[in-house]
Amino acid sequence: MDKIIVRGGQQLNGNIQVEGAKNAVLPVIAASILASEGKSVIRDVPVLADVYTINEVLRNMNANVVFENNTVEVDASNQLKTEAPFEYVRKMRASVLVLGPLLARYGHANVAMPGGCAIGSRPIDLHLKGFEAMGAKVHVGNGFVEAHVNGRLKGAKIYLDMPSVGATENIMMAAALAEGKTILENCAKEPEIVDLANFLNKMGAKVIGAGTETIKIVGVEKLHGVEHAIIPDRVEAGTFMVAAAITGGNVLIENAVSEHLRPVISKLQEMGVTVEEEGNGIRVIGPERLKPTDIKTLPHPGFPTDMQSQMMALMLCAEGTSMITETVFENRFMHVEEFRRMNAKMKIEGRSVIIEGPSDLQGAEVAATDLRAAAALILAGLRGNGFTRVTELKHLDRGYVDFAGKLKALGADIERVDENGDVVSPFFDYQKDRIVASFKL
Ligand SMILES: CC(=O)N[C@H]1[C@@H](OP(=O)(O)OP(=O)(O)OC[C@H]2O[C@@H](n3ccc(=O)[nH]c3=O)[C@H](O)[C@@H]2O)O[C@H](CO)[C@@H](O)[C@@H]1O
Ligand SMILES: C=C(OP(=O)(O)O)C(=O)O
Repeated sequence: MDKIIVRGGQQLNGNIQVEGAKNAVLPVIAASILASEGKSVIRDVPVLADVYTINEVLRNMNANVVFENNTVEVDASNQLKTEAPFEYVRKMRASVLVLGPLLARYGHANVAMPGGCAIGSRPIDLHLKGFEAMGAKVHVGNGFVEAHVNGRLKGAKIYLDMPSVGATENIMMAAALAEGKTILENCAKEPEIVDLANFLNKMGAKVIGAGTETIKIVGVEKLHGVEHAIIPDRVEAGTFMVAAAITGGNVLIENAVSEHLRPVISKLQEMGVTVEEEGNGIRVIGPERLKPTDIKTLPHPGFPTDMQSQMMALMLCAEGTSMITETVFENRFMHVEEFRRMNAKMKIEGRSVIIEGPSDLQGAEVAATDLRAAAALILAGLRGNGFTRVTELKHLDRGYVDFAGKLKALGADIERVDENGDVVSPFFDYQKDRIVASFKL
């Protein structure tokens, strides 16, 4: 298994380009199967294990999918199978996003239940309640959720108990082909929801209000393939902002959209980091001394849970006591134990972590517990004394394109090595084998 070896102490300087957003491209690729005619051409697609997985889900349904040069082309105009087996859903929960499109187009879907994961139990009850409100019969059994409807789904008024990103997306896609109008209230407002709505509208859908808490969708009879470019990844951008800050560096993060990053920018500024808009990017300059702060994760436009562990790494270096409260996922503190191996001083109290900074971070062997934890441990390693070795990179490869390579280009002392100790690059392995290193299907 690959590991990333990082030696702390180097300042990061230079420019990096943000990739297309993982959390935008996955629902967009899922939505492409709504098109019964024409091909969708999706641009600015990041080369990630998750993209590979969603492509395999679609291929397994008999859709024609080609992924080359950061572009995914999907032709779903033939008759598709209406199933997504456990082997894909197990690797990536976002595979459940084919439920809504399949149900809307074929009146049937049979998708493996995602189950819990390292960050929480992550049920899909809100997705299913939405489909039921639109007239579907839903049966959960033998590890699968099977949904069917006679004729078309019917537009409905649906109130989400909480603003779930996945439920908003799944219901929005289903409603696009339903009969009549759907009003979705208390929905998620993330930029990725807006990107999906834009894609659907280009396909011929009628979606109004994405990005606000009420979305109205007037169902149409059919949708067609279109061209679309994915929005920049705000979490990748935020992660590199922390990388610049934690090393006292000076990095221009090109393509980053400051409007999508308001809560992250505001917390970095509170900690004494200089953040300036420059051209079509954001320049981040780390201070000599970081100040402590408090963060509470919330649905957008609150502070994103996907930046929680990276900010925790930064708070470890601040001079004073910081606190993080995680309100979105009930178990997203698995990385705390790993930080402790690096001599971090912190304690968990219920849904909060109290961080006593500055910790005298020491290099250590640590294991990534989830995708963002992987990045956070590497960030801490950039600051730690000596060598940090991060294992379980299958998590990292789900959401970061060549993370070690990009940090190295900014001046980090970092390598990714395989089990023989040979230096590897996940990008080139992908080109050669159609896999991302350490992620073999
Ligand atoms: C592929 C993708 O876009 N993933 C993102 C998406 O995940 P995902 O769409 O899974 O996250 P949700 O917004 O649905 O989950 C938020 C909260 O709602 C709960 N919930 C959700 C659905 C449901 O039916 N019932 C229920 O109780 C979840 O357990 C969680 O506590 O949004 C999360 C919250 O911003 C991000 O961390 C993930 O990176
Ligand atoms: C939790 C995340 O993703 P997913 O919902 O795909 O697990 C993430 O991107 O941090």
